Amino acid sequence: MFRVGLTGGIGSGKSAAAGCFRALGIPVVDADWAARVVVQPGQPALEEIARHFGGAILLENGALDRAALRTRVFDDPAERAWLEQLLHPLIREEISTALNRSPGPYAILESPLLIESGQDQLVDRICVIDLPESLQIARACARDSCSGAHVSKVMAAQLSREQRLAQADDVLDNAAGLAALQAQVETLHNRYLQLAAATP
Ligand SMILES: CC(C)(COP(=O)(O)OP(=O)(O)OC[C@H]1O[C@@H](n2cnc3c(N)ncnc32)[C@H](O)[C@@H]1O)[C@@H](O)C(=O)NCCC(=O)NCCS
Ligand SMILES: Nc1ncnc2c1ncn2[C@@H]1O[C@H](COP(=O)(O)OP(=O)(O)OP(=O)(O)O)[C@@H](O)[C@H]1O
Repeated sequence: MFRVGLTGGIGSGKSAAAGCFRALGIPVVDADWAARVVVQPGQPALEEIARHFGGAILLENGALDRAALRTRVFDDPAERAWLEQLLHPLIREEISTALNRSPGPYAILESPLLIESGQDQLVDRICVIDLPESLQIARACARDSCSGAHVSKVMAAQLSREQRLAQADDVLDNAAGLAALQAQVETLHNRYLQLAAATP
């Protein structure tokens, strides 16, 4: 089945673009969703995280304290590398299962780390959602009411705009409004329908 990886940095508009594809009837698998599934209470990965970071990384109800872990990993690249070596293979497995269950005509994999984590091997084509970094920071801060300094730390752990664009087969320009984004998605959707039909 034909698959498109939709990627972009934090706050770039992946969810917004994915929503446009969903509205056109296209199934979307979300890597951030998969990253939550693999650390649900009862999952072995959550126990390993608690062993590594200490019990204080869990909330009273036993769920992961995501805000606490966010601070630990984005302040310390070695801790982030540890977390990624644990979670990325599990996330990839979860994504792969979900993609295999997705009905056609084609499927979208929405992932902030599509290229960084090798998930691009699961797709036929890479669509990058692009905007100037200053706008990316402003939108991420407005959405999450967090500091620009925090968003910049997350961005430092992701590919640069130039590195990501260098891998793109298609680019969605998200500097303008949502109507402009939707129009670009519709154009790409028609192209993907053609490509999917031509893929055995
Ligand atoms: C550190 C965690 C617990 C913070 O959780 P929180 O709810 O605050 O953020 P959430 O998971 O919604 O991620 C928000 C955004 O942060 C960025 N981000 C998340 N993890 C990473 C990472 N390892 N490297 C770079 N950017 C990341 C992405 O742009 C993502 O969309 C969480 O991000 C996590 O478990 N990260 C490791 C797993 C991972 O790499 N996930 C990315 C999808 S493959
Ligand atoms: N074209 C646009 N015009 C104005 N606001 C936008 C546009 N696209 C997205 N936004 C807003 O910018 C913010 C970030 O967009 P979105 O949540 O889709 O990004 P994302 O790439 O999924 O982020 P993350 O990686 O953090 O999950 C949201 O509040 C969204 O509503």
